[in-house]
Amino acid sequence: MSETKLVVLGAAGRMGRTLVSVIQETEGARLHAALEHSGSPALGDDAGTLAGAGHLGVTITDDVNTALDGADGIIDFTVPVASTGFAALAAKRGLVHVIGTTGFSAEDEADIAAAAKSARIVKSGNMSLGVNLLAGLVEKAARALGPDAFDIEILEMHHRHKVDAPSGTALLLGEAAAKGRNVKLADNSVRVRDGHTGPREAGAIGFATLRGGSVVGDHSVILAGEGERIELSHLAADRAIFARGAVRGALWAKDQAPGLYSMRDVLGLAD
Ligand SMILES: NC(=O)C1=CN([C@@H]2O[C@H](COP(=O)(O)OP(=O)(O)OC[C@H]3O[C@@H](n4cnc5c(N)ncnc54)[C@H](OP(=O)(O)O)[C@@H]3O)[C@@H](O)[C@H]2O)C=CC1
Ligand SMILES: O=C(O)C1=N[C@H](C(=O)O)C[C@H](O)C1
Repeated sequence: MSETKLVVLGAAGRMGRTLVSVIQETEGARLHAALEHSGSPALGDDAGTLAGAGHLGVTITDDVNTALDGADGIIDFTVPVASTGFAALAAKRGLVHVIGTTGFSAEDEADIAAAAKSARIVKSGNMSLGVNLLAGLVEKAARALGPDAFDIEILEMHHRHKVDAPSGTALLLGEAAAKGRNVKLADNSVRVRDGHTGPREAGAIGFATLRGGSVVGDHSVILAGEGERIELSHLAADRAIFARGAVRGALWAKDQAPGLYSMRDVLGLAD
């Protein structure tokens, strides 16, 4: 079987460097190219050396066309403006595009859905097996408990460098809770509380965000009733869990028809 040739976008970032290492360790996958934006101080560096994976002979470049020539897929943990642009490029070239980036606007989401008519896109706010399993448990719990007796609050903590809030994972878990309750998250979420807020709105799905230190990613879904509370949590200790999921997604998507897929599709956890 031929190897799947993958391009890492944002190769000098926290996730980009982890991906370079994980691709190196994954049978059936090969690092084809490593991209960064023009002006990145990492241009010209060896992607493997930067990642601590040893010299790989793959130089970090901003030459997009050369990088994508001959590639099977792009793995992208960057920023929304880069991911929407690369989704359009993946569509043009019929490539797999794995999107781990978070913090998209509704317009960005629409652009990605449009690109998925021609590209095979796997997109998830969290690529780990644990969080995707947790989402199924949250959906079940929300369905079983209903909106009246139990309130749902989602608490997340990440490292001090994270730029978007709530996290993509918190929103993914909120969507799962809303699905369990058969409501739309957008109509029921409370993303910020400050000052004299009044009592909690019935049926709300609340979000709380903590930032600090080097925390990789902690999430808890709290179902709070009268006199009892259930907490469903996931704690990420190593970014490799996200990178392994993303590479698995890329290998899986290679054999799929164009479309927009989630990690729950990749892992066979979708209903
Ligand atoms: N879905 C999931 O499982 C996970 C998602 N994430 C998400 O992934 C994203 C990246 O996270 P993280 O690695 O921590 O962030 P980093 O800031 O460490 O990495 C992002 C990298 O992308 C680079 N970049 C910025 N713009 C472009 C561009 N136009 N083209 C190519 N590269 C570009 C940045 O360069 P520079 O620094 O020079 O600007 C940086 O090297 C975030 O949205 C985060 O929430 C993170 C972990 C797991
Ligand atoms: O920025 C991060 O680091 C992470 N981002 C993702 C998110 O927004 O949920 C996934 C993970 O929690 C780490």
